[in-house]
Amino acid sequence: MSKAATIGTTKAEQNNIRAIIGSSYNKLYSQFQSDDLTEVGNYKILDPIGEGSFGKVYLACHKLTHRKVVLKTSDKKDPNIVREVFYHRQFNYPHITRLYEVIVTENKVWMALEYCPGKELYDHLLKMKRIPINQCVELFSQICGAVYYTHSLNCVHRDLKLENILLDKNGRAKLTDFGFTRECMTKSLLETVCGTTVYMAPEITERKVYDGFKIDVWALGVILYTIMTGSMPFDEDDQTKVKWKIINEMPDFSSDAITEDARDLLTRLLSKNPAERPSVKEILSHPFLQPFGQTILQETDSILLKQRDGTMRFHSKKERRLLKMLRRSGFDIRAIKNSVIKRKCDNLSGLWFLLLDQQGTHEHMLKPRRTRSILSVRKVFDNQKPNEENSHEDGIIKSTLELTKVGSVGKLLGQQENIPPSSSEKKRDNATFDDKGSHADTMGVSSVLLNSKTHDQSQLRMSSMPLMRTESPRKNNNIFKRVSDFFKTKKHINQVGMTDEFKGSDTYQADMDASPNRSISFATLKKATFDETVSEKPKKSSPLKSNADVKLDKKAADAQKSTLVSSSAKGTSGKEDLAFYDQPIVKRFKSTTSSENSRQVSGGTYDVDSLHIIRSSYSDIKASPKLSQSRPLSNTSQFSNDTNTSDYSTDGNLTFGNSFDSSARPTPKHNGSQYSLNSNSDLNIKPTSSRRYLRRNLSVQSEASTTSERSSRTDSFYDITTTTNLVKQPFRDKSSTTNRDSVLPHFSTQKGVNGWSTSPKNSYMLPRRSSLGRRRRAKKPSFLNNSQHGPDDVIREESSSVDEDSDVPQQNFPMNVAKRTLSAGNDPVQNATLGVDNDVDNADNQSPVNGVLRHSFSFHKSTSPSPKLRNFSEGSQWTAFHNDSKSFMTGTEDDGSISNADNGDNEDNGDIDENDE
Ligand SMILES: Nc1ncnc2c1ncn2[C@@H]1O[C@H](COP(=O)(O)OP(=O)(O)OP(=O)(O)O)[C@@H](O)[C@H]1O
Repeated sequence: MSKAATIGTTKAEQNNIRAIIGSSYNKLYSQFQSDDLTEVGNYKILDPIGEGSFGKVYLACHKLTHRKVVLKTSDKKDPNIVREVFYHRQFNYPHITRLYEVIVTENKVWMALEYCPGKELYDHLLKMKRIPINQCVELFSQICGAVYYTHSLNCVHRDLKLENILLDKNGRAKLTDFGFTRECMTKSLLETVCGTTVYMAPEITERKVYDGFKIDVWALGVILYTIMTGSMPFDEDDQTKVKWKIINEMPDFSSDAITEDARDLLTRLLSKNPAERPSVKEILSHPFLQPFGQTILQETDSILLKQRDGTMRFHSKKERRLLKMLRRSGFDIRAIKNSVIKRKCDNLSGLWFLLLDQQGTHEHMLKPRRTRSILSVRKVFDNQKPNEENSHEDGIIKSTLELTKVGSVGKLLGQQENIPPSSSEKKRDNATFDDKGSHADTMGVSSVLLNSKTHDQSQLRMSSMPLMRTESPRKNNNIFKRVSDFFKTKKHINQVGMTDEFKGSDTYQADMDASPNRSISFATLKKATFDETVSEKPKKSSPLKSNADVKLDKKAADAQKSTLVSSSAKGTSGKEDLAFYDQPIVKRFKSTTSSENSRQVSGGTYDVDSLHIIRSSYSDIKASPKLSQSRPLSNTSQFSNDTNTSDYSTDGNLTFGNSFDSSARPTPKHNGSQYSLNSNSDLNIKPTSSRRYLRRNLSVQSEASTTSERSSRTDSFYDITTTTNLVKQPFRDKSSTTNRDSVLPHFSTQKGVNGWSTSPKNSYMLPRRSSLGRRRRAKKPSFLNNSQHGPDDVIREESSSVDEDSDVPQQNFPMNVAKRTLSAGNDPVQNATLGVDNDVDNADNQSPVNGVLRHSFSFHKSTSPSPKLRNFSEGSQWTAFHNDSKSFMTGTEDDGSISNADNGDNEDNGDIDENDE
């Protein structure tokens, strides 16, 4: 018997099988070869939605929960990614995008972030031209809440701008992009120049040491001004002029949009003297932000309290229920808890938070919604005296209305799934709309909820719209027909007395109750004013619609009114006012970080150029009497005389010792600068331009550049960077470590392997933001591409007890000594005491890195084979202890503390540590 016969196939069948196997094989092979990624970890990549400086941003789906997330990729070589992850994972706040998971692959770091479909506040502003005052107040309070939260944890963001504020599906603000964040506990005055020019405080622009909190407050002022007026407070085409304005000019407060209270707040926020700027707490208490400010403040305080004591973890009903479910399903609860508590951002904590989110959504979906329209209808009926005409319907209507009290509208109308009403549902149906806030997030999270009271109401109302607008979903549904008939007979209600009717209705009252100080809720504004769905939709569907339309038209009118309130006050028509903003010119800049290292070690051209030009411009400004009057030079506007001499030095240190009082108006020494030659002609600073533009601003960490590069760049801070060898960075001069505001947690590269340093201090820093469409993509320096950064480099936390502020320079401190000193990771007893997580990269760790007091991220050449994905080490929970400086300084990993050396902005970062093998 032939072989073919033994397996029962003919030759043709055999060929067929062979072809199938071949094609499957090829398919698998091509999958392996393909550059297109379809999946990363538990996430299925759906669509690219953006692009950052170091990688793309994708919309993705978590395969286990089907939750949409954003996957932000970053090149491992981007030093800011470490900083971003390091800080972002510490934050757990409703107005900060949630970082679910971090996946580290061979060359990339993938961050799974909360998806914010509302895009950036920048885009929102562009679309709207100008944001109505109520919405401004609400959004700004939320932004301030996020900043208040980070400041309370002793962290400063340093790149606050419209582009870094996203809007979630409910239009709530979410702060994101923590690439420039650092803690300010160990160093109150910072030196690193970073941010985005148009958002930069005068003290940074002048390259003075600065209080990180105060520069965030300044940026908040710029944000508030921009969203209120639709233009930026300090904006010019020329970056130098921008800087000049920031230092010398007050913004134009003549816009109609700026109310008295707003002006008062803005004046404080944009005070040239940082000491005069309020704290974020004070901002939230300002009358202009009420009632949102106080609400957010209280909620944030409550969140902070809960997070600090840590006792509330896994205690909420939702969390306990989820734990129970997971336990029943056979999950290792302890591992999940451990992962969440230690903020490991691994797949377990990712799953946990996504499930929590999912639960929230499901709860929301399962709970039947009582639509506002029905309430209004009921009100109409309630007010209706029974009469002959509809008495025959009364029975039905009555029973229907009774049903609404105990059952869901969905059930009543047969619209939704047949969900039996639960007891809680019944309760809820009996409750007023004010009870919506009770579906609190687990973390006590809801400052949102307090605000979202009105959101929910509006959403509920909106959610009812399709129902009301379209033809009866069930055409043969008696209720609709009868209700429709009823309204037909009662046309006068709609035509004549609807306004009064509406005013007397539950809907209106509930709205007013919920937002006593606002004429209109955010969601309504959003829907009615911006989407223009209400007024533009043809009124032709069910007669019931007329009710809703009247209500929404009223809302839309209110919204319109509030948008244009100031213009009418000034006697200009709203149309004109909006037309003024109709053609925003969108430009983007990059934000910058320029390390102090550059100032000390090489160059100094940064300051010199900018300040020199600013000074150069002074003669022009002086020539303009109008300007010289309108530009009071603040006390803080002091420039170094010495900078003149270092202007053209390629290696000259920039000294800030001697500053001159700008009021003395010295004549700058030009010394033949290529910049000074142009500066006079360039700087035709005009008086406050009648029209300013909204610009797209790009974050740049500008560290060093050659003159040629500098001249080729157009962005704000490229003109002010220093000269540094781009190709091979020397080890950092050990003597130059003190008095510097570092940029990263310790970020070292193994000597001799890569031949270049990732140090922001020593290396060429790439722009943080690049273009997509309107953005310019940062060109990658070739040395990065040629880097031999090995596939088996691993990121890990490393022990060190070196205090940044101690006399011993960090990089001189032998790492092996540090490791010996902190060898808790090897000691099981101590590990238990310290709550050390021994899971972290054990396979890769050649040194006892667990139980560390200080987190230092380093690239290490691992001796073990490199896995594709690696565990991501847990986040220190220092946030819980930031108030307790004693425990913070001496605490352990488990008690949430880190050493004061762990500032995430360490000078040493990126340096090649010779002792670090
Ligand atoms: N959580 C998110 N939800 C929705 N869209 C997002 C989210 N995060 C980022 N995006 C989008 O992706 C784009 C790029 O993201 P992002 O600006 O954060 O990248 P980046 O690497 O930080 O850029 P850069 O460093 O240059 O600022 C943005 O335009 C933003 O709209």
